Amino acid sequence: MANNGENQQNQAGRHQEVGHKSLLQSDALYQYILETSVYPREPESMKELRELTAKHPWNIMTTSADEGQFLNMLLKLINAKNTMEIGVYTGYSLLATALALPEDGKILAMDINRENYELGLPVIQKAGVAHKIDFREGPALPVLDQMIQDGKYHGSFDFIFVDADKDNYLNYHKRLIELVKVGGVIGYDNTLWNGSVVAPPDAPLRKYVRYYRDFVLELNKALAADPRIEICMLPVGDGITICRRLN
Ligand SMILES: C[S@@+](CC[C@H](N)C(=O)[O-])C[C@H]1O[C@@H](n2cnc3c(N)ncnc32)[C@H](O)[C@@H]1O
Repeated sequence: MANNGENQQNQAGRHQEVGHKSLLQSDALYQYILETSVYPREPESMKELRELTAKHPWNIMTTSADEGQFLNMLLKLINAKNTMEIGVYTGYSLLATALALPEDGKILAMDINRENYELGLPVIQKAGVAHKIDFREGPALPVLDQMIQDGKYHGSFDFIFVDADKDNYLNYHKRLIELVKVGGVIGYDNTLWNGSVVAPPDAPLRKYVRYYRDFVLELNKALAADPRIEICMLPVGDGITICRRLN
C-alpha cells in the first residue's frame, strides 16, 4: 500500500493528466455533468461568450460553465441585487451574475485589464444586461479602501465574487467582510488551486501554481478560523469557498 505522501503525489499527478480544470478526477464524469445539466440549460449569450473566450490565449483563466451555472443559481437563491466582482477577464462569471440579477440589480466589476472585458462586452450588451455593470479598470484594493473610507458602503453588498490575484485574497477579505451585508455572501474562487493544496512540497507544479499555492493555503486556514463567517468549500471548478457573514 502506498504511504500518504505517495498517495498525495499520485493524486496530484493524476489530476494533471485529465483534460479539464475541474477537480473531478474523471473526464467522463465531468463531461457527463456538462452535457447533461450545464450545456442544455446554458443561456445562448453565455455559450457565445464561452466560445469567444475559448479562442483567447489566456482562456485557462475563464470561469467554467458548471461554475457559471452554480453562481447564477446561488445569486437567484439569495435574491442578490447589489453585487461586486473582482477579476472579470472576458466576463463569463460577470454575465452569469448579470443574468441572475433583477433589472435594477448592480455589479461593481473590477479588473486591471479593460481590453479583455471589452472583448466580451458586445455579448453582454446583446444580452441586454450591460446597464447593470459598473466596470472599473485598475487594481481592486484601492477601490475597496476608498469605499471603506467613504463609510456609506458598509454592509451594502449581497454578494461578492473574488476571482483575481490570489496573493491579495486575505487583503480583500479584511475589507470585504465590512462591505458585505450581514447574511450576505462572499465567494472566493480557486481555493483548491489545481488540486495543489494537497501536493507534497516537491511535487512538479507549474511555476505560477507553486507561487500562489502558499497564499491559497493561508487563505483557507484563515477562512476556516474566522468566527465572523460560516463557510462551505465546494469542489466546483477549481474550488470555490462560499462565506456567509454572521455579524
Ligand atoms: C481568473 S481571471 C477572472 C476570470 C473571470 N471571473 C471569468 O469568469 O472569466 C483573473 C482576473 O483578475 C484580474 N486581476 C489580477 N490582479 C487584479 C487586481 N489587483 N485587481 C483587479 N483585477 C485583477 C486579471 O486581470 C484577470 O482578468
